Amino acid sequence: MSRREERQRRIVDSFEEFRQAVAAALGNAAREHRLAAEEHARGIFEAMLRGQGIDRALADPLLARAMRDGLFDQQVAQAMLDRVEAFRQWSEHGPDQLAALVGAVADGPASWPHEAWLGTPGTADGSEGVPELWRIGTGTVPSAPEPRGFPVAVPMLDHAHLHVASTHTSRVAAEGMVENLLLRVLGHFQPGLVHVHVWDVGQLTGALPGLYPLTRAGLLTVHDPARLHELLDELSDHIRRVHTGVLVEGHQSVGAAGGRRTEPWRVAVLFGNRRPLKEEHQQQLQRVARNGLAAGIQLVVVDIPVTVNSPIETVTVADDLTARCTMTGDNVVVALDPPFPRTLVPRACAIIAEEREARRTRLSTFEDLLPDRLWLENSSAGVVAPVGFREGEPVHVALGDTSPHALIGGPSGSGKTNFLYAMLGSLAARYAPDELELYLLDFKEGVSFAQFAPGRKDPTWLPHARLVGVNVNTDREFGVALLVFLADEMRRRADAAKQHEVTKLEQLREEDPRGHWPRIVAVIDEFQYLFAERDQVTAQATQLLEDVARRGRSQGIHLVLSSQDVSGIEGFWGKSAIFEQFTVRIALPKARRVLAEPHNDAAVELPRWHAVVNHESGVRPGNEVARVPDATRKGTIDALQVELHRRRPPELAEPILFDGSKVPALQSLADFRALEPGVPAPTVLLGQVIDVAGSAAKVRFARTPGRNVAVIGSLAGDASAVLAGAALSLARQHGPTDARFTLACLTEDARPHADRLAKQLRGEGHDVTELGMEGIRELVDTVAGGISASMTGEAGAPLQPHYLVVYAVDAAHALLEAKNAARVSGVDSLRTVLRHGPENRTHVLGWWRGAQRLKNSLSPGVYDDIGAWVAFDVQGKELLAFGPDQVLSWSPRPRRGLFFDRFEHSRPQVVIPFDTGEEA
Ligand SMILES: Nc1ncnc2c1ncn2[C@@H]1O[C@H](COP(=O)(O)OP(=O)(O)OP(=O)(O)O)[C@@H](O)[C@H]1O
Repeated sequence: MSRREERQRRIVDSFEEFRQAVAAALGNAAREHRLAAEEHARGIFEAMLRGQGIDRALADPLLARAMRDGLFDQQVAQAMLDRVEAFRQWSEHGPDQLAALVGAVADGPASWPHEAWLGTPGTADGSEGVPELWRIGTGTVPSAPEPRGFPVAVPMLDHAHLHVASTHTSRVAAEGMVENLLLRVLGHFQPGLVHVHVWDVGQLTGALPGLYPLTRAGLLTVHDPARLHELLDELSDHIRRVHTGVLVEGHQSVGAAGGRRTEPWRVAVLFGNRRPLKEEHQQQLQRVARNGLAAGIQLVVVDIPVTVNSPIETVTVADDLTARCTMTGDNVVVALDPPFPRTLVPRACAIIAEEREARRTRLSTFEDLLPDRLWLENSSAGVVAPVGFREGEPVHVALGDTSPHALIGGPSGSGKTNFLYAMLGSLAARYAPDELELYLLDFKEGVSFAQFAPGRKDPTWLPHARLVGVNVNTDREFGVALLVFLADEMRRRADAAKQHEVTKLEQLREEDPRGHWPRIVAVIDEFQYLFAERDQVTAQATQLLEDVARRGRSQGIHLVLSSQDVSGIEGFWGKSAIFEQFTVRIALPKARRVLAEPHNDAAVELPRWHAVVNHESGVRPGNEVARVPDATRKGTIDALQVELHRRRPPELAEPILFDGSKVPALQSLADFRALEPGVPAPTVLLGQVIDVAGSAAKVRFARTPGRNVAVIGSLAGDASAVLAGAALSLARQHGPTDARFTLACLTEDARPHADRLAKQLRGEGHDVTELGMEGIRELVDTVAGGISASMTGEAGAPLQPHYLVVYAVDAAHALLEAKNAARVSGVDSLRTVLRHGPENRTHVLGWWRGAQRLKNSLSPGVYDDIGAWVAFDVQGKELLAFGPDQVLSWSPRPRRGLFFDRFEHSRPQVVIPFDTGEEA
């Protein structure tokens, strides 16, 4: 081999070596690269797998092919394991839990298959709550390892509006779903509680044809495509009316008002074409959406782009007819229930319509006003109760912070009393006595409220009644007494509220849950009597009424005033501050001025036994016409009272009864029973004052000047009743023989009264001396002598209490004028007794038959030895010498006296003399 060849071979070898070395290096790099690429691919694959979810990845053809070559087996296996683990909890319990949940909150037609209910009218009235969800189909979670179906239901009615979005292809399915939902709602509730409105931008008829039979019962209204604004206006009006009427303050929604649904739901279904509404409609729709749910208005908006500021559930129906909804989120696919069978739907709607018609035309009775279960309502925010029916639907009266007081008007015989019975019965059945108290006053002659107090024939009484005043007639002071009581209670409540740093009754009840803070409803029938005269009583009544009307609202004190003719009540209308507070107006047929005339003359045309109920101060849009059931007939309110009486808490006291036609019995009076011996200054009871507690007119016989009592007037019966009441009450405070009673009867017509009193006193064991005209001079001289002796210290022991009861003192005047040997007249002696007796425990209880005659017995111009008096048939001006200016307005009336005690009173009081009973 030549050297050249040798060199060449070495070069070749070297190159070969080099090539091999390069090849080896390259091969290594390629392998490394391949391995890195594979690793990278697995990473990416896993990211895709986890990102998309294994279920989708498995369905993805590209990824499926990649998986086939085994490169990613490990990742697939791990993802599968992870998925099983992640879904284990859900797979084991999820679908069952969801099914149970839907079953619990969507009972009955809200979720059951149609076979179970479609074609049977609903029975729910809302009092047991409202289903929270309504079924639309079956959901699955496709990403679950073994997808299992579960019911999918959406919120409706009070909870959320519904927005449905569909495509051209899926619109029919969406309509089917809406129809199913409406049928579920209609089928759940009593016919009449759900009204459906349909508006379709594209067509006058067509949408929801299966529901058309509802139209004839007024339960379905199909609106003109060109008149969306009318529908929206109607809904807005309705919201406003509900807010002023049914929703008393504090109730956030008709639903929260409790009990049977007071207002039907209105479901408005709007079908669009995926184009936005006109701006003005859009805004109006938003307003309805915002305020509608609380007023029972539900929007179902199909294929209209909306943005609303209120709870709304969205269901999107895709081209493949599957749906997704807000409730379940993106991961749940809903297979919508098929539409209910075409043949059954119209029939079911016809049945609902017939049932509704039957309810509407049925004459509602008093029993229909009553709830299924008594005493379940809470009065914190107000009281609401149906008083009648409009086309089978109840019409309510609400008293609360926003509608504090009611004014009822209707001529005689128009049914006011009946209306009051219906209202009181309806309220009393709903609210327990610790939620609602009633103060009932009837100025009319007759007995309209008497039945609520225990009576001789019927011992039951209405447990809510705390005070019943009947036959009040001319005792207008009793009306004032009630208003004074309410004003005091109002202040007591305001003070308690202040202490708890709140302003309203509702808040006070929250802060002081153990306190007794019922709402008070005070009813005054024929209240115009309160303002019957231009006098002190009217002035006081006006001022008190204004106070209670203005400030009672926040303290839960509500007035219900009724009258035959409110138009003539000057004191009422003259004071706008009063009647403005009476926002609830109830007009019976032909009532004048109760509603805001002349624009609201609804009462003129009102048929018999109907009433206009208006919560908007009587303006026309607030009118609701109701037929009022007969609540006066036997077996109505009386039967309810028996039942309520049976349920009353055992500790509840009977109502106080004030019966203007009755004479109060001394012996049964609490103030009389409370008297007992041993008190230093005994109390004299002169009669019953006209107040809420039924208390006695009292004078205390302290040992101070002026503590004598005069009765002024010509009638022996009235005067004797006062003297007897006084003497018997004194007798009760002395042990036998501790006090002396001298009865001097100076006129024959008082004799039987005096004799009877003497017997009664003796029956109690007292020392009684009786005398007539023949003994009077000696009596006054002796008593005066004894008093003088005691005062000058001539007599030893202090004098024993001595009561001189003198009938017709003035009859002895001529006789007493004669002077004796010491040139002292009997009149002088009498004056000594009157002047100095009381300090020495000698008190005169005398009857004078006229004011001037009384003056004759006293020192001229000095009348204060008579510190207390009761006057009967004496004009006010004659009494001016003995009392304040207010006596001027006194006009005498039968069996009523005017009482004044200059020690105790700034103004006189009216008293009713006692029935002091038979002799013992
Ligand atoms: N809704 C009604 N259904 C049937 N009867 C009724 C109804 N309302 C009232 N009545 C009857 O009409 C009569 C008069 O009714 P009510 O006493 O309530 O009238 P009023 O306006 O209070 O009259 P007054 O002021 O003269 O007492 C009563 O016999 C009553 O039974």
